Amino acid sequence: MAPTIGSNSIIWFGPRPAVLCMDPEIIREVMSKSYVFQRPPSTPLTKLLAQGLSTYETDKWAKHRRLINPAFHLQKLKLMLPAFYLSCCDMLSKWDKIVSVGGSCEVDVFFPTRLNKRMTEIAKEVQSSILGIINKRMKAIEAGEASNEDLLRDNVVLARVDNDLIEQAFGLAGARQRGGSPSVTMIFHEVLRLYPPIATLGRMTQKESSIGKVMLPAGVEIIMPVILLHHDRQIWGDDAKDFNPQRFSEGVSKAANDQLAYFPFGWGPRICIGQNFAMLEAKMALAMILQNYSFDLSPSYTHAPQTVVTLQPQHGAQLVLHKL
Ligand code: HEM
Repeated sequence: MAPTIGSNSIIWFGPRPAVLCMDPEIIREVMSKSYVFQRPPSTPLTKLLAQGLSTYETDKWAKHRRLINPAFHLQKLKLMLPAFYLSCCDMLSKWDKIVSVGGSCEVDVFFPTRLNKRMTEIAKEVQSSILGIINKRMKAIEAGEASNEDLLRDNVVLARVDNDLIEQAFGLAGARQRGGSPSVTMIFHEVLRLYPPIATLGRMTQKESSIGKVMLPAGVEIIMPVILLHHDRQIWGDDAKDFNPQRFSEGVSKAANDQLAYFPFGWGPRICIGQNFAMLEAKMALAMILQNYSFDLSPSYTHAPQTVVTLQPQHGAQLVLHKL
């Protein structure tokens, strides 16, 4: 009989021996022991897509993570709001050129049309300027040159954008619930539950190591299918497959009968460093779009999620925009 890991897992032998792990508790164990269970070696494709922190291991990873962490603190990220704002303005002005007030038009917010290509370029420009700022500050910190003046300047800018720009300036309920309708945060949580962009996480044993009650030899891949756990009826209840943001009304920890079963950003020491960044950017973009447009799903949209590195709509995501 094949050894099982947790309640319902299997072992098979593909290109390398692998274990499918479905038990949230064991997933937590694997994800928290980041020196024992490391990322599987890069393939030419993953090398192309990811470099830096996400590809480092052990002490080199720890050093870089420690250095980069402060730049991703929520307060620091609010400094990026003006940059997000400008990139959203650029996108909206492009939309405004193809639709006038009271009119409507169809856009594909996913497929690489010319407009979307330009949006990707803008996102890259913003990202590289942000990275430039972070690198400069990291070098200054490493060289012991980050002056009080720098910190003071950060604080002055912070004071200006601190008053939760998203909620107040853009009138969106970012974190609170109003009158029983779901907050934007709850909606994003539910989207990331049903469609986690990284649908499967993987780790690999470096030497003989135990997980749960099973001993694994070196070189075994541990596959953790985030998406299957996110859709599990035993964890989320009978409406597991439905889109129901209300399940997050009392926060992430109360949404499921197992707190560890929701992990769109991973878990443990290697949890996504950009999760606040991603949520803030998405809220900002949505807030700005809703100020100018209402939108419906286009009749031409066909629901066909597929994984091409990340989970994405196979035939694009067409929306009909109505200019307010
Ligand atoms: C919705 C958007 C995002 C999702 C769903 C996501 C998801 C994830 C997940 C699941 C991991 C853990 C991978 C693993 O444990 O093997 C991860 C790691 C990481 N993410 Fe994200 N991510 C998002 C956005 C971002 C953004 C915006 C940034 C940067 C600005 C970012 C930077 C990173 C980095 C550097 C790591 C590696 C961290 C480490 O190894 O210490 N992510 N992300």
